Amino acid sequence: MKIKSVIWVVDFCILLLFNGIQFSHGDDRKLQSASSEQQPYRTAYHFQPPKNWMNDPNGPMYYKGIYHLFYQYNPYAAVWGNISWAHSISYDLVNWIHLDHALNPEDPSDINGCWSGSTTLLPGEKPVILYTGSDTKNQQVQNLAVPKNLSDPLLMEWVKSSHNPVMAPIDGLDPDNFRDPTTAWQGPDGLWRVLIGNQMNGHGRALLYRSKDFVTWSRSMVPLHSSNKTGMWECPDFYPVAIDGKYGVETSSMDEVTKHVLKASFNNHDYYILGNYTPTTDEFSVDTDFMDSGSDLRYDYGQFYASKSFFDSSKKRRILWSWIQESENATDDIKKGWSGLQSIPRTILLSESGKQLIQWPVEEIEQLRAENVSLQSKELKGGSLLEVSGITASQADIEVSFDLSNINEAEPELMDPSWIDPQILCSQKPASFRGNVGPFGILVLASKDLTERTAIFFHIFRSHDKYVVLMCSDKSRSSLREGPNKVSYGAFIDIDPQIEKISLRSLIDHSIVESFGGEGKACITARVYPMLAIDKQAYLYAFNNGKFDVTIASLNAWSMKKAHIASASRRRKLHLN
Ligand SMILES: OC[C@H]1O[C@@](CO)(OC[C@@]2(OC[C@@]3(O[C@H]4O[C@H](CO)[C@@H](O)[C@H](O)[C@H]4O)O[C@H](CO)[C@@H](O)[C@@H]3O)O[C@H](CO)[C@@H](O)[C@@H]2O)[C@@H](O)[C@@H]1O
Repeated sequence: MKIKSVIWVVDFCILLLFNGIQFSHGDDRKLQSASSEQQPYRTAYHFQPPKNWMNDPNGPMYYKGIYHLFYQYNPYAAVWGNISWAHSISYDLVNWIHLDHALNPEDPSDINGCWSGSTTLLPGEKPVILYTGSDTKNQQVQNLAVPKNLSDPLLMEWVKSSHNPVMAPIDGLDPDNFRDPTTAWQGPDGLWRVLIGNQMNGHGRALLYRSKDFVTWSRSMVPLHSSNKTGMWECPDFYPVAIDGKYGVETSSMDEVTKHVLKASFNNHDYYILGNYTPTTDEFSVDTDFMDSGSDLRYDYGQFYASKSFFDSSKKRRILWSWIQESENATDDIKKGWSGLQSIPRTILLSESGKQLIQWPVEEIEQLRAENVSLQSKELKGGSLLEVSGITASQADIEVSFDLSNINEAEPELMDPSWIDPQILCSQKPASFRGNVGPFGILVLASKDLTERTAIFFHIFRSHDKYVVLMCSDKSRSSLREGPNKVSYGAFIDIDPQIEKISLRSLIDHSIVESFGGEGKACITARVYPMLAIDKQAYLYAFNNGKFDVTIASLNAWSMKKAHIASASRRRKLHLN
């Protein structure tokens, strides 16, 4: 173990012992001793609980030197149900300790589930949770919980408010579509504001509530925003981003050099829009709206849902977490005993153009990088394949950039890129398609004979005097198994390949491939379930299936070490068992 990891473990042990908590190894040991043949899809450095169902990240925050992540969790099975708020803590967003649940469904206002919500840090560093409860009548209501002991940096115990529910679906609100409170922000009048996801007449809305004390909330007659082009908005998020693009911004910041992001989860994707928010009037004037033609801003064009961001005051950055669902069916989840991952936490900034967000894996993840392979200025002839050996290809971090000297040979395919769905284009022109400039990229989680491979690649098209860069994550050959979903994902990246290199970073972790194209301008996450390309039988290649040569300007690939993820429980509770 390296010195840093030893310090981390010792630090945590002292803190835990001090708080009367001890490690409980049962489920962790069982899963650690399970061979990779028994559990080939469990990850090494993506966050997941030891077993069972996990969905949305909830209330992430940084408190007294510790990162907290809560998440939707079923303690009894690998399918959705009995939803509780599980709770884990970390010093570095990489290594985690699972603690006892923060919230369990045991009160009238949440007896059918403690659903998604957020934390807010009130003045004096006092965290509070607002979450949706499914009550005795299966109605969605909003509840409040506060820490039992504010001097406990682990925030082990939470107390539900005797005033719950603090918001109810009255005055014509649909009780089935009233959920997922955002982190609150404070306006210039001192009142707290929070958004609740809602649907009215089939249209998505972000309801706006205001409160002086977090207990008594009144609904604004006008939602912050709504859309007649979408259904229900799950897990809304609303936060400022700096126009200079260097740092994250605290949720209540009134700084004028910001734009605001409104994110809503619907149609199985996390969509966002940008706009200007006026705190004195609570008006949000949007640059482009959800589902506007020609604009399709998504955090991720693959599997990525119900995300939540928070402001990390220690590094002045905004960090995004997201639920990455399985792409297998529930029977497979039950068989493997778990379902769901969290994405690698990503920093979010506004792009230089101000037209989109840029995401990048938090820098802390780089501490897991081990063996490295590096290539510079390597020509990839049209129709060629290059094995990249020397790292653990099933658990890797890969950065590659391409130079295109034959750009003017790009196919004059697209008349107007905004009319064409990139996902359809990726499935019509998969990695095996013989284009002009592209497809070129990498094959990950590939078997030696290439019968299994997941391709992440680019394909350049010409449209009038412009070039269009298509990024694809092609799962069509990802597994010889019949069951998993093998749909391909795609996105256009706003870069000019005449002057910029085309870059790709992919985080590979057994059954997940998180890819960042154009330095974080387009992200695509895929879940894959290879049968042959597991563990040491997984290989990595660079490829160019286009007719024209491309150059790998640089390639760096690292094996990734396993993150330390363990469980701890209150000694008191263990004695009772
Ligand atoms: O845990 C509740 C919180 O989760 C959210 C957002 O994820 O609501 C999820 C919701 O449904 C969960 C459920 O699946 C259905 O919704 C998924 C995501 O919205 C879809 O991907 C899936 O295809 C849907 O079937 O998950 C189970 C298996 O996938 C299924 O049994 C569930 O229905 O929870 C609500 C109650 O079911 C439902 O209204 C939501 O869509 C967030 O909004 C909640 O706070």
